[in-house]
Amino acid sequence: MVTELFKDKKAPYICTPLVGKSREALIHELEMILPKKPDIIEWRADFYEEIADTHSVLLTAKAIAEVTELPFLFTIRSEKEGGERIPLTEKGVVDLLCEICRNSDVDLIDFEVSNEPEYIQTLRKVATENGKKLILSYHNFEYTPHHTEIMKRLIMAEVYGADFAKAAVMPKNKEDVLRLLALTKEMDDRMQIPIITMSMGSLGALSRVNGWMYGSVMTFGVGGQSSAPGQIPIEKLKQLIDLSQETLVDW
Ligand SMILES: O=C1C[C@@](O)(C(=O)O)C[C@@H](O)[C@@H]1O
Repeated sequence: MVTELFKDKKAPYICTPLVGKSREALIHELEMILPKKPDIIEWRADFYEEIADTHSVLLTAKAIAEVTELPFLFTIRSEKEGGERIPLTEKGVVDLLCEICRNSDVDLIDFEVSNEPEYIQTLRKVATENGKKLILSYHNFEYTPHHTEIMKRLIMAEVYGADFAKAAVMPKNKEDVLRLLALTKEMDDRMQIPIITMSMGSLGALSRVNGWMYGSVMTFGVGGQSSAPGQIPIEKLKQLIDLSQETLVDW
């Protein structure tokens, strides 16, 4: 399933966020980023100034899909998990995500696993009916919770039928980063779906480079502007990953 979306590319897939506020800014950002060769584009639509105008959002999604055939991830990150403040209720977000599933060329959508179970079930159904993949995610911009807490979120994502389970947490020290990596390996061994994990901030940047060694299939790199602390520019991220994959053959 992962390879079907990413053709025969090897994990980790480098995802780069688009955070422009307008259609023009987003297209400009995208054109600047494409030569850097990311594997997937994430539109962080919570930055979009016309987020409350469904027609405008659909037109912009169309404009993005016309510029690139790369896998296209659509995310409205909730404010409570580190996103921008937007004039939509949780129900409004779900309605918009349903519209995106039905009427756009987006390939994947992201929704927080802490949202209402009923909304998650709706999105799972609508995404499936329209051939879209669902990422169920968990973010903690304050600290790295106890591993049982992070595991619980990843398992919940799988139970809800996600195609990918994702967790992004903030470390306070190096031990937190190492804990996240060990947990990634453990969960990758236990779970049936691919997982995506990252430790944020400057300390956590290590996990963006070597998370793949522990089973994380995606890493977020900066193309234009970062969407979370600790993201590394795509070019450097690619070099570091390529070099380690070439040399550390048993990982
Ligand atoms: O969830 C994630 C991961 C992320 O928070 C990061 O830490 O790279 C960046 C977000 O844009 C994305 O939606």
